[in-house]
Amino acid sequence: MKRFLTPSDLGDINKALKEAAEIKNNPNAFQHLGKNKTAVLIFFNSSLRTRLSTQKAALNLGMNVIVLDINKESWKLETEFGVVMDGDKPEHIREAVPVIGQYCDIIGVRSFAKFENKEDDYSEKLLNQFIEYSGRPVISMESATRHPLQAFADLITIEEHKKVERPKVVLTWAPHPRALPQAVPNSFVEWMKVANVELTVTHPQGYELAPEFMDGVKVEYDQLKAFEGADFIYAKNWASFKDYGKVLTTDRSWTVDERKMAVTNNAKFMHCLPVRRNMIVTDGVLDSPNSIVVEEAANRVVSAQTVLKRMLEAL
Ligand SMILES: CCC[C@H](NC(=O)CCC(=O)O)C(=O)O
Ligand SMILES: NC(=O)OP(=O)(O)O
Repeated sequence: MKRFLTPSDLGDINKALKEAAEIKNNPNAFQHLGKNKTAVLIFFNSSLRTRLSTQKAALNLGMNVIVLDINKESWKLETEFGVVMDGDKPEHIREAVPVIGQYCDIIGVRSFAKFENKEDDYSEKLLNQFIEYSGRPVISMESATRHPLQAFADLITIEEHKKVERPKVVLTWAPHPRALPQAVPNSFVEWMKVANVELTVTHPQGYELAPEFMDGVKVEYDQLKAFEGADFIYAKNWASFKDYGKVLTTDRSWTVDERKMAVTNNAKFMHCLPVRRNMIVTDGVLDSPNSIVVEEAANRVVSAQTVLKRMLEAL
């Protein structure tokens, strides 16, 4: 297992879910796999859950862990090739990445979409530089177009909480003051498509996600209609893909509130966190017994540990 970016990197999804459940039941049963092995976790962007849960997962597996916040604790990296490095970046990624690879057995990388160039973002340029030059297996800890550890944890959570065999799952856009990446919704859709769920995506016109993720997925532009009978409501903001990186609206009529949750089938509320209260979702919904955002965050240790275990077994 050379990389973790998409569900296909894990193979059969039901087998992966079964393995995740076994790991959750006995998290310290595989310490022998990680003994004398090191994970380096590289962050180009902020994090709470990913940083703590991935480190916890590695420690559960007996691994050593080194965490590096590149922008605060290291040299600013040049990622363009063929440039004259006479600016404010002392080091090229072409040297930094193979060197990082010398200090570890597995690498995790977080580097959000930059929204400067759609092609650079959607070709996963930076993540692929780690995959190509590090000589180590690489885990996306949210890259430009995907957040697979989150989506895998989301699916684990839905499997744990579903009341019917094939639940109705709704991904809803919600307003936010900033331009946020499409990585979380992209991966959510990608993982729901391989799961036993009925998926509906609802958002204002102009917020259609990239066609490569949305083929065959139902879009409902009427949010309340989309919520009808839902078993799970997954809220997230994202910037426009079509008008790349733009905030087209901050219309708070899209905020998830108690009135909308009332037309669902007593749905559970999910969000990857961090969440902007009373922008994305009201306090009332987030503080209700139907909110499972903390259980969802707890499963980030499980998703990371399942992936790290697979990579350790393949070393
Ligand atoms: C797991 C989510 C990470 C990130 N979220 C943010 O950047 C939120 C920042 C903010 O609310 O100002 C995102 O939307 O992709
Ligand atoms: N959900 C998630 O990845 O949270 P962080 O950005 O805090 O890691």
